[in-house]
Amino acid sequence: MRIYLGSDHAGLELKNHFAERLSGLGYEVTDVGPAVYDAADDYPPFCVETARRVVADEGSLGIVIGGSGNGEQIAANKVPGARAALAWNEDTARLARRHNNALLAGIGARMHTVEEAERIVDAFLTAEFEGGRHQRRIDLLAEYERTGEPPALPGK
Ligand SMILES: O=C(CO)[C@H](O)[C@H](O)COP(=O)(O)O
Repeated sequence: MRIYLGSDHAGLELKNHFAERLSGLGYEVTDVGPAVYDAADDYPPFCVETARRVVADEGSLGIVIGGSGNGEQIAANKVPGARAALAWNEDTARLARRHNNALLAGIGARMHTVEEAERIVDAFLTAEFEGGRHQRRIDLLAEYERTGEPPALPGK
């Protein structure tokens, strides 16, 4: 499986850790950057580019890493077609794939030990989308993104 990784300065070290670890596990890893630490490296360029690569490469997944993972996930979600979820424990990581068919996980490097982050990322990468009613919900959002027409409220 192809994995794209991106971060800001706060996520750089953990991103580099995952580049090595996931390659070692047999994933085909593309590191979108940054390459070296610079406190001026903000998350939008790296996370948007990571999400663009994932959307353009069907079947791939992405991990965007910052201090909290919040801004990184928000940035990734600005890319049309991207679905990024903040994965803050193993359950939310797994559900991001099973229920949301998330293409990217946002991870907070300042929120976890390296071992915790590994378990979260492993849960994300190994879970599978369940389809069914979850696909219907994803389709509603995709249609909103495509047309600008908000999904109709159920007439109750
Ligand atoms: O998590 C983040 C965005 O959601 C950033 O990594 C965080 O805001 C960076 O903070 P600082 O500039 O103080 O290192």
